[in-house]
Amino acid sequence: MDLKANHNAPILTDPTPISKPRLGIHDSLLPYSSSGVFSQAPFLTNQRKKPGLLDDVRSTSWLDAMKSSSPRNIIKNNGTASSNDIAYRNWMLKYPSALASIDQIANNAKGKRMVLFLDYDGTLSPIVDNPDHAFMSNAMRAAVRNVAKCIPTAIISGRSREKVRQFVGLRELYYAGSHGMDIMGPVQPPTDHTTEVLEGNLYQPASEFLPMINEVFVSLVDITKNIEGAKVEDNKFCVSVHYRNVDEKNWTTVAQYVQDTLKNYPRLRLTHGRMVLEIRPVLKWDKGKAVEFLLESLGFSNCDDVLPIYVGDDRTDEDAFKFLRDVSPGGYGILVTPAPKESSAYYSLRDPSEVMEFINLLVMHKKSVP
Ligand SMILES: O=P(O)(O)OC[C@H]1O[C@H](O[C@H]2O[C@H](CO)[C@@H](O)[C@H](O)[C@H]2O)[C@H](O)[C@@H](O)[C@@H]1O
Repeated sequence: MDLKANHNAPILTDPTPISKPRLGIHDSLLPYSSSGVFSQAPFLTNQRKKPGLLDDVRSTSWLDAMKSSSPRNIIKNNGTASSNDIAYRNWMLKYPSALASIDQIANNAKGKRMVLFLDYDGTLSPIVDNPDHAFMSNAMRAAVRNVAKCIPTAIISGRSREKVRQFVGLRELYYAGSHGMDIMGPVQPPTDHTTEVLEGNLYQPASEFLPMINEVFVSLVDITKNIEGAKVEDNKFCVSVHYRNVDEKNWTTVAQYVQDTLKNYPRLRLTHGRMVLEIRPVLKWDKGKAVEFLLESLGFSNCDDVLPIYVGDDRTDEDAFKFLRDVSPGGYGILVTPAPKESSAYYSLRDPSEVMEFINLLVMHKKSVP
């Protein structure tokens, strides 16, 4: 079975729904009443993979996916358009720049409440070799702080919620870590009646997988310890195995170790990120579901007068783009990429500096049309 195909494979479900409590939402963000009950709950799967269903890691699909997972830097030719530039411009006919389309977006937002969803790595922070050094700039932090004052804003990341929250450093946002499997509302500031600072409510649909994920993390750290450059990251409900700094001739070994480990855990699956293999629960939950959950928590589900915008750069963000395109049409997915690639997004931005520009334009628009 092709592992990429496995990502979208239909799965058997357990009929017991997990209840979906609403998050603690700030009153100013709740213009609509809502029952607070979710119609579609995530279902844990009972399906067990048969041995041998994973691809042979030496097959081209693994290595191709590993090689194509992160675009190399595009080299510009002293002001003359390179073939890359021409290809990018042609590609932008299908995925127009969100900056150039800001008037169209603003027009569409008239009479609607915008909600902003932001991925972290590659969207708010540049991609760097060391995942622990993926800091966002102070200018970006200020832009996100400003936009969150006028538009409900959520960060949706593959990282653990705690880690991405530390990187972003803003309490007033919604955070969904572990690819949306760990969601928290904003911290409630003290009121006239209390000096207590209240942590936002939590929603963790994959909590039963925690011991299993911890076990996998420990064993992957151990078996990859002698591969120079390999790094295993604990993302709470997911594990990332980074190979960005591993010599390409050793990528097959990294993949083999991950595959060998996964054979013992049929309730876990693998997805490809940017130079990273990501292990996560076989659960009908992804960044698209997290967007749906947050919109519902905000009282915005099935509302015509809501305009969700999701900005992200990675394959896992495609689930959110698809949700906005197919399930909740009317929203905009914006793909951040310096190179042409197929996507379910509507618009594009080249890099985090364009993301910051776009966020600042949204703030200007909100201030001019409150
Ligand atoms: O959903 P995201 O916020 O985009 O998180 C996805 C993964 O991002 C991080 O890895 C990526 O960024 C690193 C720092 O720039 C880079 O070194 C790595 O090669 C990229 O894959 C994070 O470390 C992963 O755990 C996330 O799953």
